[in-house]
Amino acid sequence: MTLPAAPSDARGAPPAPAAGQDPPGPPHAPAAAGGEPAEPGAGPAPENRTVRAAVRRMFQLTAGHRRGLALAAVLTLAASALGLVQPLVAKEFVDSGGRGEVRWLLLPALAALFVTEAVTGAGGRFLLERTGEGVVRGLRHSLVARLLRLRMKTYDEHRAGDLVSRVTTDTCLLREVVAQALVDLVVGVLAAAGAVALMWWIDPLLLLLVTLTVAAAAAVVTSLLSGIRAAAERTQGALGELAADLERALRALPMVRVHRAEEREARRIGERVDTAYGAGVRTAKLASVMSPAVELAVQGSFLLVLVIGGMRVAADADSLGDLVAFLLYASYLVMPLSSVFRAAGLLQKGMGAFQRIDAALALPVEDDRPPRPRRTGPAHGGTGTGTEDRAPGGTEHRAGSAAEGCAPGGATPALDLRDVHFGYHPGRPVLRGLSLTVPPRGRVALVGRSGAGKSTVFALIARFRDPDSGTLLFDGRPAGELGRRECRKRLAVVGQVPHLVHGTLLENITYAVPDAPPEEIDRVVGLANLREVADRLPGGLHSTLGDHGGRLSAGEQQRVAIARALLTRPRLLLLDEPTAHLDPVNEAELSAALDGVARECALLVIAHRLATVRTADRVLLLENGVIAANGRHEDLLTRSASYRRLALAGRAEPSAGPAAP
Ligand SMILES: Nc1ncnc2c1ncn2[C@@H]1O[C@H](COP(=O)(O)OP(=O)(O)OP(=O)(O)O)[C@@H](O)[C@H]1O
Repeated sequence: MTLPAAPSDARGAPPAPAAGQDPPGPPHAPAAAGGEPAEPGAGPAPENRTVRAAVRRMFQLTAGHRRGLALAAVLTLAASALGLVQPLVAKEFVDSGGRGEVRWLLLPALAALFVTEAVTGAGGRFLLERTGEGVVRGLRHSLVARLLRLRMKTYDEHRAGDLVSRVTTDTCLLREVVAQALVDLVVGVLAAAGAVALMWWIDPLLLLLVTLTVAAAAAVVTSLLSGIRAAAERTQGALGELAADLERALRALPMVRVHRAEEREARRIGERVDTAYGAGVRTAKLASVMSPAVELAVQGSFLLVLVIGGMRVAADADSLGDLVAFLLYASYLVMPLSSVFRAAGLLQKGMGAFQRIDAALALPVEDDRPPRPRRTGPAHGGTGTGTEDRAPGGTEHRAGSAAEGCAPGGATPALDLRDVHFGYHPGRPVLRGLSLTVPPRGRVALVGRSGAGKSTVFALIARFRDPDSGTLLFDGRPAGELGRRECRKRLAVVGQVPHLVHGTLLENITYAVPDAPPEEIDRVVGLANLREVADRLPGGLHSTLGDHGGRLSAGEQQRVAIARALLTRPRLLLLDEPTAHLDPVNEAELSAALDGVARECALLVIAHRLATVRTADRVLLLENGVIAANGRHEDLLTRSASYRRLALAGRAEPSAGPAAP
């Protein structure tokens, strides 16, 4: 197993909101907004899939932008009103001509109305579009903040590429929807309502005819909406899988190449492309049925108005001006109505994307709330000095005071694990009552067979995972009392994977302490033997390393990770076989440097190599989920049959063969 990102990596990140609280941004999924995260894998509650529900959801998203939205609505309303007055002016102009007294002044008035309508409409549209951008910006902030703070086990359950696509692809679609659909809906509904009112005023009979044809189109559109939404959900899902599969292949590219699996990977990714294509085509099919339905309704209503209206003008029931005005209103109805129908389709598409965003926002984050002060009294022993660490499994353990946590030498141990039980899956324990102590100075080596649970112990110490029961004490203080960030502040981890990030060598070294003084940087560069590496690179410390530090050798990457960890001057340094990728010269030099470090802080080292266990002050043998033996290397060789077997199997004895990977 490899450890996830070292906690020292996380320290350079911008301050995250307190656990259990939502990051800044608009309100979103109820599960997220409620503060208490939903259970892993939980998505949003099943919801109403109607257009009304979609509009309500989109409207909830606009919280914080409502003032701009109101102003936009006023401007849009004004623009619609100005548009609706124009046919009345045109009618008056035509009727005045019919009466033989042409009112020419109405023409410049008409032009002025048109220009004002255009300017007001543009202002309203801009404000609405800005609201769309603002909503999506808030969602992206929320998503990024949440995705960086999920519980570690949640990352095991989701694919990184898919999560990334929710921040990129899904929000892109949502931006289009919020900006476009919201604009179209507001403008369309207001303009259509105004046109309908005036058409009612001019001729209710003609309006009834128009309403019947539009209603027929609306029925067709409504029947297509759920299909559009389902297809859009499939498209977004396939795009997420596509991103995840591509990431999988690119990350393991040397392995893919060497196994000549490019075609197989391309086929696999191609299947996602095809699924997205199929779903996209289905959406297009449904949308293409929608457009003619709307056009037919519009053209049909025009024809009906022309025929019936013409007959009514001939019968003197309406004036020619009435018919012109009605036809203009009918044409004004066309655009807003098709906008409304298009917006309804877009909204359904957007809801597909929003479902995925919503589900990501509901993923559970790491809980780092400081524990509520507990009343202590006779029922709790009556001393009032103890603190309790409630394990997630629900078992309470009395955590010792600093005095109770004393190392044999009398000093408070840097780390104390007591009766820790843990399993990744229920009923499959990895640790079964493990207890160990790491004194504040010196080296402790943790050894055990592959799969014994050494990295799991590190994951618990780094607070990536919570024990099912048992207690962790840092400097004598229970982990539950300190909170995750406080625990992590005390330690640094160098895992099997060095976790270099895209950026310069200097940025990687100073990741945890970006404002480290030059002499401190110089100290760790020297300790980790990186001077020669920096001198060789064209830009020295300012040279850019590729993704995952790809421009450095594995040993160099490991030394960068060690320098980064040392820069934090941790109280507890966790190292997973720090010399695994080093040549003998570098190994000896680093080992000497670590001797110096061990005089200042506690070192807990997962050891596979003889050199590492030999230099340890104490070796702990992890077996069957507990520390089965504990002592110096030489003692254990004579005292513990299991340790001897392990050493002879080549994991800790030079004569037994090559070092373990
Ligand atoms: N994320 C995980 N989900 C489920 N099981 C896991 C996970 N990580 C590790 N395990 C299991 O937990 C057990 C202990 O794994 P761990 O990586 O801690 O062993 P290890 O002693 O560090 O092994 P190695 O020396 O090979 O690195 C193994 O059986 C492993 O399969």
